[in-house]
Amino acid sequence: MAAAENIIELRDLVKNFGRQRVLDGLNLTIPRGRITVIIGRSGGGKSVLLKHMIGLIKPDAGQVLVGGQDIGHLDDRQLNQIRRRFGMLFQDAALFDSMSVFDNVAFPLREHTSHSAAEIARIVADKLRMVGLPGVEAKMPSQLSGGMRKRVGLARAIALEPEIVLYDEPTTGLDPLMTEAINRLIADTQERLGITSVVISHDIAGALKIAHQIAMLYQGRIIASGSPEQIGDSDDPVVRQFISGSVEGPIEVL
Ligand SMILES: Nc1ncnc2c1ncn2[C@@H]1O[C@H](COP(=O)(O)OP(=O)(O)OP(=O)(O)O)[C@@H](O)[C@H]1O
Repeated sequence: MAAAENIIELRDLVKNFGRQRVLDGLNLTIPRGRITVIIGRSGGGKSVLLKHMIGLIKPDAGQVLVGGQDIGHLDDRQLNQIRRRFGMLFQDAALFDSMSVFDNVAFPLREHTSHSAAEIARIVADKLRMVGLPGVEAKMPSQLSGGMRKRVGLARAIALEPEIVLYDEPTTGLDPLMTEAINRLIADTQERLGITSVVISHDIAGALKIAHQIAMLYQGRIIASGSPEQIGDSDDPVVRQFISGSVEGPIEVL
């Protein structure tokens, strides 16, 4: 892989909630136009890490650089400008249940652009086609399966054609076929739109398939990052135990 510019840099991040230290001097760089998958234990701070990238959570110490700009000191208006560069697929897809699929996907377009109604309808149809759900505009979220909801969430996340999409556990709770379909969709989206993708995942096999970079979060730090081959061949006992799913090793399971 040719060296890519880093679009996001996390430097020495520290985050505490009360007396609990969740991030403990974490460093990570996200290369532009690539897929980075972050793995790590449940409750280990992966979502907290992702939320720092768009300024939803502010660090107690350290810096978050997006395109070289430290977002820690921005006011709300400036943060909104930065957030426009991002799409986010939250853990539970976070659709607005009272709105149709059309209105859900149209939401960011209405909020952030002055496109005409016809143009919005065209973009919504296009994005739903991209995620393999053409023609579902009129349905309500409650009428959709979990996998379909995730795909609608993805259509909404890419509606503004953002530079960066953050995916918080896009495949958790899905069957193996839907998991494969979503993984392929993430890879296709990255290839077709040249999007930088950051994915939190518990699906190690999928991560090894789609990632350009895998980073492992453990005890508040990134303890290993590299290509899937490098992570697969790692001789770090913590990484080995985690990717092999073994209860024996340095990570205390219960
Ligand atoms: N806003 C908050 N206030 C207090 N504690 C929080 C807050 N957000 C997260 N935490 C705590 O930080 C820790 C890390 O949570 P986080 O959701 O980032 O874990 P995760 O690695 O994404 O887990 P999972 O894989 O289970 O989704 C947890 O102990 C959680 O309770």
